[in-house]
Amino acid sequence: MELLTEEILKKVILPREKATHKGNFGRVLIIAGDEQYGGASILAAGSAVYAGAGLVSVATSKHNHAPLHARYPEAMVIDWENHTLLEKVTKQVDVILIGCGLGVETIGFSLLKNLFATITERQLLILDGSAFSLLAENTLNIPFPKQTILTPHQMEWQVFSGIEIAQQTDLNNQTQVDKNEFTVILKSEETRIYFPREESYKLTIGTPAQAIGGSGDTLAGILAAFLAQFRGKRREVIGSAVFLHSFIARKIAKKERIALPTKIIDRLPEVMRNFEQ
Ligand SMILES: NC(=O)C1=CN([C@@H]2O[C@H](COP(=O)(O)OP(=O)(O)OC[C@H]3O[C@@H](n4cnc5c(N)ncnc54)[C@H](OP(=O)(O)O)[C@@H]3O)[C@@H](O)[C@H]2O)[C@@H](O)CC1
Ligand SMILES: Nc1ncnc2c1ncn2[C@@H]1O[C@H](COP(=O)(O)OP(=O)(O)O)[C@@H](O)[C@H]1O
Ligand SMILES: [Mg+2]
Repeated sequence: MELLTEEILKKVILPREKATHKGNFGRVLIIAGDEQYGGASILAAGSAVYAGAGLVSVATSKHNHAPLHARYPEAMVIDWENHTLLEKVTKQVDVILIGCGLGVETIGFSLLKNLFATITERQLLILDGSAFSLLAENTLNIPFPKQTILTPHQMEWQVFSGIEIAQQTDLNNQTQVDKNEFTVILKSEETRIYFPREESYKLTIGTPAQAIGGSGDTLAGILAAFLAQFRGKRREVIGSAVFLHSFIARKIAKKERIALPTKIIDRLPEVMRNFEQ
């Protein structure tokens, strides 16, 4: 198991080249946020925008459109009941994140199911939050898209994989990952990242200042933006997104008791600029 350090940020975060436009930094679609958990979609969207994705679209409940636009006007918004528009945008994007505050109602499962049925091999899928309960409680009958990345906390991983928290050893987790060919970012006070048949990562710089609702939604948005824009090795791009999230939280925690997700988002552009080599 490899320890994540600052070196990973220097490796992955490259300066932006001059002859570029927004299309060169990737298109992200976030399917998230029901009426109760709109904040999760707003945090994921803000993180993806501030972590540098070229274009970010959010398919969410109508309740969240105005607040999302008011907070992050850089993000585009789609009514998640508008199937025609959602299908059109889904086809255009590079990375799709689904699940942050998606909820466990019928609409969440139908969005997940439609996505599994339409996603293509050139696109990357990230599953978070409610996606795990939805997949545990319903039968999908569609195989997981290749190279899917899962970002569960320990309870979500238990519900989804059947491995009880006390049994979530490196061996058990790695076995599950190798069998299913997905990557798992298993979030906890010491997050671990398991890749199919590749060395795992361990993150030890996290702080209890991150123990607040919305921390994981923020990580998911950063991850989506990193996968959309950075062309380095996939394993390192994933590791760097996870490291950056806690690196900024740690900086904030030096002076403040809580590393507010919205503050982590605000710091992203400056901290990323400092690591460009
Ligand atoms: N502002 C918003 O809109 C927000 C929206 N959100 C969205 O809400 C949805 C529900 O997500 P959720 O994670 O908040 O709740 P849930 O599924 O009930 O899981 C908690 C259970 O797991 C247990 N647990 C064990 N180990 C754990 C660990 N390491 N880390 C965390 N929990 C751990 C824990 O144990 P206990 O507290 O009892 O000790 C409890 O039993 C999801 O879609 C999410 O995106 C949130 O992001 C918040 C902000
Ligand atoms: N005590 C802690 N020490 C270090 N990191 C923590 C701690 N508590 C939470 N975190 C981090 O905060 C994030 C919480 O994610 P998650 O539970 O999905 O939050 P939410 O769904 O509310 O956005 C994860 O990245 C986790 O590793
Ligand atoms: Mg979460």
